[in-house]
Order: sequence, then C-alpha cells, then structure tokens
Amino acid sequence: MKHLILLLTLLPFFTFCGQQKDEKKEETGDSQKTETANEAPARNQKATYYLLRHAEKVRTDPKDQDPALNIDGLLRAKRWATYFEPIKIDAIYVTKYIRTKQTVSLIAQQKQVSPTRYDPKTVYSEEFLNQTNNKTVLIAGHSNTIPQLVNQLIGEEKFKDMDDDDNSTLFKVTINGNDKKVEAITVE
Ligand SMILES: O=C(O)[C@H](O)COP(=O)(O)O
Repeated sequence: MKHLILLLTLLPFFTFCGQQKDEKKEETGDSQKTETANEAPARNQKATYYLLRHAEKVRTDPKDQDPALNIDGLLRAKRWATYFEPIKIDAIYVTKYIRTKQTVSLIAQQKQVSPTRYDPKTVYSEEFLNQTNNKTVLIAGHSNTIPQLVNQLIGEEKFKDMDDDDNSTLFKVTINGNDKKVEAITVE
C-alpha cells in the first residue's frame, strides 16, 4: 500500500520528465535536418569543360607507362593549339603523364595558363567544382578516364572508354545549374 501511494505521488514527475525527453528528441531531429541541408547546398555551377585524350603516343615499348608523343601526336598537339586559339581558356588540367602535358603545352603557352596536375581517380569533387566555377576549363586525360569524367560532370553514364585509336574526340560539357549539355566533336 505504502509503495502504491509513493508511486501515485511520483507519477506526475515521471510523466513530466518523459515529455521533456520527447521534446528534446524532436529538437535534435530538427537540428540534424538543418545540418544535412547545410551540408548539401543547392549548387549553381556555371562552367564549360573541354575534355580530350592525349595525342598519339610512342608505342615502341609496351611496358613504358609514360611514353612521350610521337611525331603524329606532336602534330596533333599543334592542331589542338590552332583549334583552341579563338577559345578563352581559364584553367588547364593535366595528369602526371608526359603525354597529357605535351598535348596541351602549346595551348598553355598560348593562354599563359600554368597547367594544374590532377588525379583522374579523385578529381571530381566539391573542391574541383568550386575551383572551376565560372570558368572555361581544358582537361587532358586518357582513353579510360576522360569519358568517366564527362559522365561525372553530366551526372549520367553516357560514354564508355574511348577506342585506343581515338585521339580526335573532344568532349564539350556546358553546365548552367541543372542544365547540363554535352557534345562529342571530332577534330582532325
Ligand atoms: O593503357 C593505358 O594506360 C590506358 O588504357 C590509358 O591509355 P591512354 O593513356 O593511351 O589513353
């Protein structure tokens, strides 16, 4: 009986504490929602990306991971420079391999832009999108990395690896907020 009286006396206190806990839970829930929304702000990207594979490379040693361009490649690099002459380029990205650097080196000189080195595996990131926002960007890469980067930029699995004899495809990606366009242009 004594216990029953004690329980009845304390019941309102337990109920009050329970209510407070529920209110706290709701507050925490709301603030977590706000944090998540802040972590993923609506992006208003506006940029143009030109993506190309390096020009023709020396193939005498199949074990050589870092061959230079051959004569055809050097001539193609010259043609790329002519192609980009009338186009404003704000930033140029190259991989660690000499064939990508050689392919865009004339363009880099022409535009007075010092190429930035990137890792194709990790380049697509918030940092990259911020760095390239409001810019026209040229990216030199590889048969098995350029189409993937195009796909990441457009948010669609549209392109597969380039053929090994394809050194002439230029991808132009234009992003204006949610409007993402891509053109694959052949430049001989
Ligand atoms: O063989 C390779 O290293 C990859 O397929 C990439 O080729 P690429 O550098 O000639 O485009």
